[in-house]
Amino acid sequence: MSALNLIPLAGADFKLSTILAVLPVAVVLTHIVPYLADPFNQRRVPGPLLAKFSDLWLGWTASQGHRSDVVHELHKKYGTFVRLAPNHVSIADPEALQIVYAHGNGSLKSDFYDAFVSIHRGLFNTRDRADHARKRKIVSHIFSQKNVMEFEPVLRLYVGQLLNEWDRLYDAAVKGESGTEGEGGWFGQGGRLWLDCLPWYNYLAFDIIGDLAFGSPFGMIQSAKDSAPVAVSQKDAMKSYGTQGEYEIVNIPAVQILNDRGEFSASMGVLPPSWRPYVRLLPWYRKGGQAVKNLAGIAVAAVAKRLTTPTDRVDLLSKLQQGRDDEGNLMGREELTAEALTQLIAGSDTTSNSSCAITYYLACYPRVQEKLQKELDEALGTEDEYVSTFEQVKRLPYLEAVINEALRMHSTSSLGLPRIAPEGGLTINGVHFPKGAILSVPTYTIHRDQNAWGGDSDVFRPERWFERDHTTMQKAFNPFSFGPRACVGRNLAFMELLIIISSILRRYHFVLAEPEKPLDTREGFLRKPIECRVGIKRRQV
Ligand code: HEM
Repeated sequence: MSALNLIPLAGADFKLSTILAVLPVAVVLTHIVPYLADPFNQRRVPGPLLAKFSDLWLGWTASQGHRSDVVHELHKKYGTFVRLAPNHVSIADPEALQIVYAHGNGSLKSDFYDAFVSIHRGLFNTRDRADHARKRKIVSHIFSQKNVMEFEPVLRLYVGQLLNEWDRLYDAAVKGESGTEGEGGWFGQGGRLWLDCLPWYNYLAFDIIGDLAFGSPFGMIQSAKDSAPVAVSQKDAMKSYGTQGEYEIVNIPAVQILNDRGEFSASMGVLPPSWRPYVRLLPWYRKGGQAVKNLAGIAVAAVAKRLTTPTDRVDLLSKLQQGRDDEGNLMGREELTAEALTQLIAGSDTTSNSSCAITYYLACYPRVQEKLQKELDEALGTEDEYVSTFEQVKRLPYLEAVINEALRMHSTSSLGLPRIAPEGGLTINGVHFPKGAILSVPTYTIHRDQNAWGGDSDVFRPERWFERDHTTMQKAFNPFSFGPRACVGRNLAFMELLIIISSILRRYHFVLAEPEKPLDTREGFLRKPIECRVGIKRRQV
């Protein structure tokens, strides 16, 4: 072998030996020293061994799609406090909700939320207190109960479209026809229409929020297809005030992209910021990164379209366009696009996953379903109009208990939302966590707390909402979170659920295709059902 050949080899040996020598030092400095120094007073908190030294444990767990279930099991094993990462403690105590998320406690969202940013920070991923307060002031006004009432006709329009589609499929199914996967893989048997209701709820939620946030629906219900227009070049679309022809549009599967994005961001966000640029290069994460970009492209295209064709429609986008901060300033183009995107993301599959879970529990518990249908029949009488109005259903106690109970059992926001302890730290259950400690309260586990919900907290039983102490339950009921970062769209979300569930349950009777099967889920940022196959029969009202 020539001397020339030997040089690179020697170089390679040198690099390898240097790496082997440096690696243990790096591991000690980055993992062992912080553990021993224990700046956040977490060393005594029990948890998986790897989680005490490295963020890898939580990164891996989050990427597997069952984080809340895993954390729940850890709380059963270790008790109230569980260490999920070197600086992250999960606290399974309803009282902790009021401390970690409360108004005025000074805690902020952690750098977990940086992994959700695209285009520009939106209300959801803005971490700075002053920036958030400014945005929240503009946006919360839009979601006041009075304003939300203006959106009711839009909700009812698309619920009506969904019922028309299911009626059409039902009539075809009883004649022995069948359909495609996009239509929920439907077929007829035993006088019922059998289908996966999840894609239909997704189409419904996307059409509603597409119409409200962007001024036109995606047309998913009527095409029975997961498809939304996206700007190929966001730069061109952002610049454009002309017609759509000035930038290229393609259609992408928005529901799928939103799932990919949620899983990507939720597992990227638990890794240290310095690792993220490298982890992004791994194939699975690369796909997620593309999903973040594509999703932003939907908002870019939709806002560009709206700005080129001004309208006097009243919708979320027109309200955002008119919203002014304390100095009287309107939002700029990028901020407006980011807020419209935030509403698309926050207001779409949250509602569809919740509607799907409620349907699952009603199909699973025929007694509850029949009791609800009796309440609806009595309240709505023999009205011809088969899409309920908000006025008709806003005070039906059993309907509300059913929705609350299903949101308790299947809170689409299940994982503990991470917050940074403020100046002076926080003390929970006698344990002090100093400034900078990352704390979260796992909604999935809190929603199964036996002190709050009773010994049968694992069972779906709406009657508990009439039997137990309301204050205790409300303190432990966290589907929309608490405090300054609680869901700003809650009024709209609840109105949607009331109208969707009352209209659908009044018109159809549901059974599960596989009665013993639990609702299969996969969790990214949200805990989402994977499918929900039901048999539907039209009721005679
Ligand atoms: C059943 C439906 C819904 C559920 C369960 C839900 C739940 C939540 C939760 C738990 C949060 C807190 C997230 C965090 O702190 O990381 C949140 C925030 C938010 N939600 Fe909802 N949501 C729903 C529907 C909606 C709708 C329909 C909209 C608007 C169209 C919306 C807009 C938002 C926004 C903008 C935030 C961020 C608020 C902030 O940080 O100030 N949500 N939601």
